[in-house]
Amino acid sequence: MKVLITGGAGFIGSTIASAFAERGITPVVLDSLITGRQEFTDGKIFYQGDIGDGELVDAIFREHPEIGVAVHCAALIVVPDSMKDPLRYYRVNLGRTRDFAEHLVRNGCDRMIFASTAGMYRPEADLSVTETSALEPQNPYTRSKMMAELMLEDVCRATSLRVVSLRYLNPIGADPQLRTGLQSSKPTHALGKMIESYELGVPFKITGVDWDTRDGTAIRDYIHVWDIARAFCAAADRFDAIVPPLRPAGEGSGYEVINLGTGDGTTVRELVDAFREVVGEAFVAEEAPARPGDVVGAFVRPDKAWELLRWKPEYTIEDAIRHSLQWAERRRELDVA
Ligand SMILES: O=c1ccn([C@@H]2O[C@H](COP(=O)(O)OP(=O)(O)O[C@H]3O[C@H](CO)[C@H](O)[C@H](O)[C@H]3O)[C@@H](O)[C@H]2O)c(=O)[nH]1
Repeated sequence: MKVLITGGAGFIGSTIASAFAERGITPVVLDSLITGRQEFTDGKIFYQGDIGDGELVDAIFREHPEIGVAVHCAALIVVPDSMKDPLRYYRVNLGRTRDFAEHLVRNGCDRMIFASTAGMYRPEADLSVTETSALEPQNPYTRSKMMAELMLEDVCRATSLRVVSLRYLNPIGADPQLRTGLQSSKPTHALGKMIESYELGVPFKITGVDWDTRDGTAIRDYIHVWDIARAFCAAADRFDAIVPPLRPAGEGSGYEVINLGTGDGTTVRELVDAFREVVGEAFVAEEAPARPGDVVGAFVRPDKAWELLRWKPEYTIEDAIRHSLQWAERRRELDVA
């Protein structure tokens, strides 16, 4: 079997591609390279182009009729950018997903695994989210993902397409074999800023220390990107059991949501402690005001992922930090080469 991976030259898509390849399932990568990196496709079957390009998608299915499942990662993902340019986010994340779904249906591909976000939930009082938590997306990025999911659910009800949507929060780490990782050399997320501070020998700023959490700092569900990739592979393995192809009339929509997470999350101070554990005591952090628009955050209860995918995270936060540090080094070598 082959798997078509949109956004397969990006951080998460490229890791998923490697994980499938290791299981003997050949990835076919479709990526525009607007944010993806060409090197991440080295040695893989690769098509450069847009997921909305029907002729290209038809050609891919003609040339690779063994494709049994499409993993749809291609998307714009930066929350502040989505607030500045919502039209672009809806065009790409919603409009192109509509087009891509149509191309899948036309080509008889009836399985899609959709890379989605647990950022669309309203957290419960204890800051946990489950698949039954209310949906309350707070910005155009998470709203575009939610709308794409609602649309896909409608398409599943009316066509042969079936979708498993995997929702997760903050991916960190890198491919443990360092084939791929985060593209950006200047990441603005917490771990990226920690690595930057560590390399420059300046204190890391903990932005926000007055949140209602166990230590006053914001909570996130950081999850190792290889664990995410393993979940996509598990979803492909078990796809037909999760959403059966032949459903009795009126039973099920052919659409299933599964959250991926650690079950307790990590606060910024805990992330700092883990970072120190990896690099040594000399790493210094200082308190600073919260960033504009920051939120207290949430963590994901992964019970359904265990039940349906037999999946739970295997890497620790320290592993993810170690891999991110190694990747930062490797990325510099790639840039120089
Ligand atoms: O230098 C920093 C950077 C971040 N933080 C804090 O760390 C927490 C997590 O921040 P991140 O930026 O790592 O994660 P967010 O969930 O806030 O948002 C990020 O991750 C999202 C993906 O889940 C989107 O990609 C989004 O655009 C991106 O900003 C926040 O409380 C933030 O204030 C610091 O203390 N110091």
